Amino acid sequence: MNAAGHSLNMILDNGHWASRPIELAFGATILIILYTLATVFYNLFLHPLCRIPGPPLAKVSRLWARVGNFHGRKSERVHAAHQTYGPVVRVGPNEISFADPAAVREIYTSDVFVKEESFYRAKRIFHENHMFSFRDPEAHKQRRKLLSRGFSQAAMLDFEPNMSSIIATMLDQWAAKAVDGPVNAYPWAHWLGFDIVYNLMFDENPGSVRAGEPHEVMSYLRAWKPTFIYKEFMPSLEQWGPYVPGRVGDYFRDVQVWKDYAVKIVQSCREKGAKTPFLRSVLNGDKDAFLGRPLTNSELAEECMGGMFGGSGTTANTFIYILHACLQQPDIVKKLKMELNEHFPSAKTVPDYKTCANLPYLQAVINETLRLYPTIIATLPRTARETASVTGITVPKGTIVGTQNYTIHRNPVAYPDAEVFRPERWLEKEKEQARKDAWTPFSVGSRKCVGINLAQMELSKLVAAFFRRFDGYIDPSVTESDMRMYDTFNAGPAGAKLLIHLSEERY
Ligand code: HEM
Repeated sequence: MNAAGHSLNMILDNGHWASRPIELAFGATILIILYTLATVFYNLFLHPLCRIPGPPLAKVSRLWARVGNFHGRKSERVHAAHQTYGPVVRVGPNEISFADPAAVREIYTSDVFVKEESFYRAKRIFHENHMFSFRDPEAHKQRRKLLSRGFSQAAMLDFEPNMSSIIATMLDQWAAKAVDGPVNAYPWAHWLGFDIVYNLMFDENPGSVRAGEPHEVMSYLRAWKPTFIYKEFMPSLEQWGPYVPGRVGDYFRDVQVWKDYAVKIVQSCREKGAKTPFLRSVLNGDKDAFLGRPLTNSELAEECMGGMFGGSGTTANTFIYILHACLQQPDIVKKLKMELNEHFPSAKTVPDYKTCANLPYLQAVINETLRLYPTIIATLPRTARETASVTGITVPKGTIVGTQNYTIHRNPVAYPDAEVFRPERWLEKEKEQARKDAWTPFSVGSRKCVGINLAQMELSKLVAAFFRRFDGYIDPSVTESDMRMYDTFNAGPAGAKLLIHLSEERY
């Protein structure tokens, strides 16, 4: 008998194994090796996706994508794989990425595909689902129905004066600080995004921009990102995370503090009768039709936390990329300023949204930034509930599928010279439909961004207010690697800084 057979015999033998730890370890190792080899063989040659091209490591292990995640480069990896292997690529043993814009609608507007479990379960914040993390379509539909009026266009127009006031405060601060040297726009943009979404939810300005420093909740909010990356690897950390010693546990403990804070503030809004549409209806007893009852403070707190995260970093990072892209191209700034000067006589008044929404060049700049620097950059994974077809490719039941904005937004048919930041392309008639199909920064279908009205209003007013008031240039110390989109689902500049020198317009 060979060594492996001997060891296996030992394992199955009648109890002698307990006194033979070396043989036991050897036998277990052999079993693991055999299992791994069998899995690799199956994934490469027998799996239903075995004919779909892709990097060999991706075909046999999810590690290929997850290592990319750890380095903030998953979307770059997937994009490179598309360039090598074509429009349909196997990016995990059971996962396909599509590069064709037609796949976006086929996947994200179909009832056949639901949010993928391990990815979205990890996005629960603290022990509850929220609008973003729900997988059950009916539970999600009813939650979204309950909350979406808080993000409607009418609600946003009601909220606009508060938004203008926060924007004006930030730009006043920048004007004052600019005399001492460059302003680091990055943290300010994040404070502003946070203050706006917090104000919208809780009817109270948390004052980060006024104080020129982050509100305490922002540090808890930052802690959530590492927790969801860890939870994707090890889902049980959702329960055990807060008890883990050291830095990893600190992240989970911070999220717990954040949840306690959010529950308290929801309770206090309930007591004082918050006026904003986001909380008013839910606190007045409107029911979640799926649950058949109003939301508890804990459920509502989780929704607010999801909104704080989804609504602050996204707009902030987009604004940073707008500044970075435009301030390097004086021609773009010149055209933008011409349009703004024509419509807004005062340099210091924050422009109104209705006018901004109809300014073609301003909107072209924003669209082009969301295209080339999509803050939700990576695959939004979905699982097929039954066997289906995407762009003519058969997708067996249980397969994970997705598209990523990084690739869709670089589609060579819709966007010739896709790597070039060129707002003018949005003003051209040629390829209009192709551009429309290949521009999905907010996703599409029933799970598309619920905060789109807020995001568009915030970006329009902020960009208009900034360029109407300031001239500027980027400090030479800011490098391309500082600005690399570091992709951990919500992508932002790797260097977390953007130093700009500012001078004010007189009128
Ligand atoms: C530039 C800004 C923004 C971009 C590019 C963006 C993008 C997206 C995308 C692509 C999704 C779909 C994610 C998925 O399917 O996994 C999404 C969902 C969502 N976004 Fe945004 N977002 C932005 C701003 C906001 C704002 C301001 C809020 C407001 C609080 C917000 C709240 C949400 C929520 C709650 C969802 C989940 C919707 C659902 O599943 O029904 N987002 N967003």
